[in-house]
Amino acid sequence: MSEAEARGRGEIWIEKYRPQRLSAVAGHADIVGRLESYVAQDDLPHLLFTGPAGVGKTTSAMAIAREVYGDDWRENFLELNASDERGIDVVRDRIKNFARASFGGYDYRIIFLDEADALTSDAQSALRRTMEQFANNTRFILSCNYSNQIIDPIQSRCAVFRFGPLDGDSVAEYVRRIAEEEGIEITEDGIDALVYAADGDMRKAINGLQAAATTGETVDEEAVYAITAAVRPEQIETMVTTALDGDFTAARAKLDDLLTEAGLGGGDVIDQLHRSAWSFDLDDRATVRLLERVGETDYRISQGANERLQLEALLAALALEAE
Ligand SMILES: Nc1ncnc2c1ncn2[C@@H]1O[C@H](COP(=O)(O)OP(=O)(O)OP(=O)(O)O)[C@@H](O)[C@H]1O
Repeated sequence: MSEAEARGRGEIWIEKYRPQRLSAVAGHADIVGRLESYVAQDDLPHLLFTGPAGVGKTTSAMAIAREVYGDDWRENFLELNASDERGIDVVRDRIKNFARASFGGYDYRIIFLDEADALTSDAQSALRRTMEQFANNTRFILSCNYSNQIIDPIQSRCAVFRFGPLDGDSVAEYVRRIAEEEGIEITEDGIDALVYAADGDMRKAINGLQAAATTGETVDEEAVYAITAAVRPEQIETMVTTALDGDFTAARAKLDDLLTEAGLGGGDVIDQLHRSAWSFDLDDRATVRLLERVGETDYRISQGANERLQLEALLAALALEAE
């Protein structure tokens, strides 16, 4: 189920279960502790949050605003997306208007700028000047996937927090709690499958749970894999070991199942190969050879090469080495 469909049904769980306070954010104990102490000391610097999607960057920024402003948080928190197609000028104008005054007599307002790494370095320089211009009455929280895409003068003005992918236990615990609150039966292998498919992304895990729960039946491994772009790691492993045994035709048929029946994209297959290679029952040398091929294939696909053809070439290379 897409987010739009979920909204159509009334509620979308990633919003319903978005933590409202910093203490409720799963994982990231060190980060949460430091952010809490900024709030407690009423001494918030500009912040730069980096890390992959769905791990709590926006959530933490909103939670800070809730803790600083209480009920007035919406009026004092501006959320902008830097990749907004209307460009940096619009972003700057909105920042200027917003920074002029606070609602409720607070010393500063918070501006949250998502996808800050989408700004060109010229736009980032302009942003830096804006940050300086309004330094007295605003705090910026910038969010991005990669901090190396952010110019040094901005990085040096911010306290930088690296949000890593969430650990499996944090995801499992959170998902289990939601299932309980929603009165959903979920099996342990269902939770494991959600954790695996989410790969550290809590948004993916929660969306997966909501989608799998729509059938009204117990959420188990099968239900999860049916709705996420992932298959059991064993299915990928069998394809690889079949190729390594020299049986290219059978390996190709298994690839076909993944792409056609399971509906995986070429990128999903590569992603799972990469994540699971070390858990396959292969000797180290075979794993290393596999990873080398996976790297090559990933690069070619990223350059626009035909996905199926490249994956078949990967299996062919493994099969040829079997001799
Ligand atoms: N650490 C977390 N603890 C609890 N829930 C989380 C956590 N991280 C993400 N979520 C859930 O996933 C949803 C999306 O998270 P969030 O908006 O914070 O992602 P993000 O890290 O800002 O990623 P993006 O850059 O893609 O927006 C939240 O609404 C919440 O339901």
